Amino acid sequence: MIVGALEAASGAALVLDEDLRIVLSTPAAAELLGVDIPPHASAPKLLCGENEKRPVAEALAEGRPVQAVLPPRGPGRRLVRVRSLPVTRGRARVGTLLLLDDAGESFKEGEVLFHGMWTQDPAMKAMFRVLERVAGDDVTVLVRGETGSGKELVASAIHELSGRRKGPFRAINCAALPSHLLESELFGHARGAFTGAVRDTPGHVQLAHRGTLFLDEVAEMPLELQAKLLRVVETRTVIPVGAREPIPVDVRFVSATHRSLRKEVEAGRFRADLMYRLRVIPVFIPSLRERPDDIPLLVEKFMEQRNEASRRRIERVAPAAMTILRRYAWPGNVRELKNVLAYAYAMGDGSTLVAADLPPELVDPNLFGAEQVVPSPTPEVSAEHANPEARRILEVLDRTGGNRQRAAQILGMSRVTLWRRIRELNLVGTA
Ligand SMILES: Nc1ncnc2c1ncn2[C@@H]1O[C@H](COP(=O)(O)OP(=O)(O)OP(=O)(O)O)[C@@H](O)[C@H]1O
Repeated sequence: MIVGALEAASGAALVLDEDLRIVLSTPAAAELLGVDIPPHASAPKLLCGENEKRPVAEALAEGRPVQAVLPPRGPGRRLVRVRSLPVTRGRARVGTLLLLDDAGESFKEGEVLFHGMWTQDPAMKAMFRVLERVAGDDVTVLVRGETGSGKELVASAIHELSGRRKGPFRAINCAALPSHLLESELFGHARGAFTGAVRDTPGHVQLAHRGTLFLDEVAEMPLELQAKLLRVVETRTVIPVGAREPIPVDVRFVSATHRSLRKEVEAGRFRADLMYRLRVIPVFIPSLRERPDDIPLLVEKFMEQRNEASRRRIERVAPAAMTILRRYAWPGNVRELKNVLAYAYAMGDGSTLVAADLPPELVDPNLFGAEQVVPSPTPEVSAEHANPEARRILEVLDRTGGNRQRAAQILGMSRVTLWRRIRELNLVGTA
């Protein structure tokens, strides 16, 4: 009777005891999970298998919502959303009610969704395992990856998997601001520290107290600020600009860079002592061109998302268009792929994505980035710039009539990154 009532009220549901063992299950739950539910089975194990047991078990125990990938059912796998509610008697918690529903995502063999990151690439999956291992300890992690490859997603996954998940997650791009602004953004400032400093203002370090601070593009931080950051990491205190008293902070640092920090140290642009503090655990995200099998997977997933919200519905990708997508070099990585699809949705019609729907720089064999193409001897740029990225930036800027906002979009970079690359590649004045 209770099961019938539960099913009528909530559909697919499981009731767990204090040890997260299943004491009641509705037929709809067995149907959704596609498995028999043995009495007293461990819920985390049934839902997620051995590998993902730890984070899911923790989430269930704390009554947080979780998403779990379920064991195979038929040819594919489904993502089931699991919502957990505590069952209490008086003040004591005596169990957990799990409400299950179909999240509408389907998995093929080998595909994984990890904190917003889809992949079927073995190196990416190995990286996820590293994140699971290190997230719980407070060690500093340095993420290395090209622009748009998912560095911020990795940092936020570390935060979510850690004991700090209830605290703040803050991100700051160290390349985005001039030195004095970055200093005050990071460390805060006291009233009267400079003109316009009308009140004490905490910086990101303080605002991330009991949480995680993500320092994106950390290699771009000026040397004098590196010294100050080192002090914060070593002493766990921060002194805002213009202040005297150190303020204790409890922050976990996750940093990211697209460069080799070691090389930056060798070149004298980065402090060795800070590098050793920040890269206790180095994590590498492979670029999209190093994992070409992720291209069709991501195209499919982004199409599923866009189909929900767009005027156009794309059901399939024409083989010629997929060949172009697979061969392209993706300097802006996953972000660029997302932008290319946004372009295709906006510019084309019909249920098949065809080559003509793709931005010209992907399709035109004279443009850069497409791997199959030996850069053509067109403009002077090719002679002048041996670097393919430089040529590509110039070409895209040329096409956008010098509009850096639009060029950055096409390249899948933020405007700040584009600025920085223009500077680094000595294109100032040319671009
Ligand atoms: N594996 C993935 N699956 C789905 N979406 C992804 C994946 N990797 C990245 N993305 C998406 O791509 C975009 C760029 O990701 P993110 O901002 O994490 O990259 P980044 O490396 O931090 O970029 P930047 O170098 O500009 O700081 C985001 O919209 C993110 O959601």
